[in-house]
Amino acid sequence: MAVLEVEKISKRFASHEVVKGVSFKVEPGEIFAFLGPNGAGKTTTIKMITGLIVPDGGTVLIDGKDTKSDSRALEQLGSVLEGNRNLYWRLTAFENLVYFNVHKGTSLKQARQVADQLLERFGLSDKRNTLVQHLSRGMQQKLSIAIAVAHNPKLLLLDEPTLGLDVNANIDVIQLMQELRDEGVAIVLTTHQLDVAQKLADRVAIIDKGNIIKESGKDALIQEFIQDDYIIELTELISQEVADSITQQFDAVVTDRSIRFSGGSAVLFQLIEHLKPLEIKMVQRLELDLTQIFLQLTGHAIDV
Ligand SMILES: Nc1ncnc2c1ncn2[C@@H]1O[C@H](COP(=O)(O)OP(=O)(O)OP(=O)(O)O)[C@@H](O)[C@H]1O
Repeated sequence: MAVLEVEKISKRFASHEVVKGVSFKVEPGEIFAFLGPNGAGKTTTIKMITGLIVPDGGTVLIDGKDTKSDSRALEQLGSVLEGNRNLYWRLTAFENLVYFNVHKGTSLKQARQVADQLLERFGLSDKRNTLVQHLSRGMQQKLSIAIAVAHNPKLLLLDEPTLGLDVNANIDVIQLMQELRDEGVAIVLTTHQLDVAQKLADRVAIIDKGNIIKESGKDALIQEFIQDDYIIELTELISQEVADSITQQFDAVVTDRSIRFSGGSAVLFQLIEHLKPLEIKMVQRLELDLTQIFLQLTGHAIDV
């Protein structure tokens, strides 16, 4: 059964309908990347899942329970929505973990045990008694995720989890997300960093102007956008004479040792024949990455 089922949710602010009947499902052990340009409706959708914004229409089921009518639905939810801003800056890392977990209904004794286990797991044991205001941004982000998973939720919502992190913290957070996914947690991730989505996501939804314009498995999406462009690389420099003969006969660009062309495998075999007896080092079919696919689907880059 899906951990999260969002069915036709919508939201209007004054006369502006910012989410227009959005539906998607997220299964256990799946990272679902929710992508879209600024103002597309991502945060509004995520906040409707958490109950922070009440939808005008539609339903949200978490672990089969309707968030509108069953207060237990939110028990299976952990979320980090405002980056490190949801922490108490004048409490220590340990105190934050204990406070939020007790707030979720865990006994004090158990919350203290879990806090130490999570500090260990998230590489923060040596910061146990440090005030949050003195932690680096990456440590604060890891602590926020630790707090979100302290009560073992089945669903984790992460809004821009790697934004503004340095390289090492970025790697740590990505690894933590992969571990949680492998343990069966369903993760919904919003990010403007499409390389992070490309690395992590199992499924991808692209929202634009309040509508989901594409939803697909990540690998299937990349496969769908596979092109008829190839590169042939030779072991030696291509002479001017050979380059001229290629560009006259084929729709190709020749540079040093490589030839880039479109036209699919029919042209590929003609070109290989044409190149005889030159030695071929490599033939590669070009794939679009998520950034290029996003651009094709929405007509603009993610940050504009
Ligand atoms: N409380 C509000 N009142 C009025 N309009 C709002 C409110 N919250 C969001 N909006 C508008 O709704 C639209 C969608 O905003 P939302 O924050 O959901 O987009 P987003 O996809 O998360 O964008 P970003 O990537 O910039 O965070 C925007 O036009 C925004 O100005």
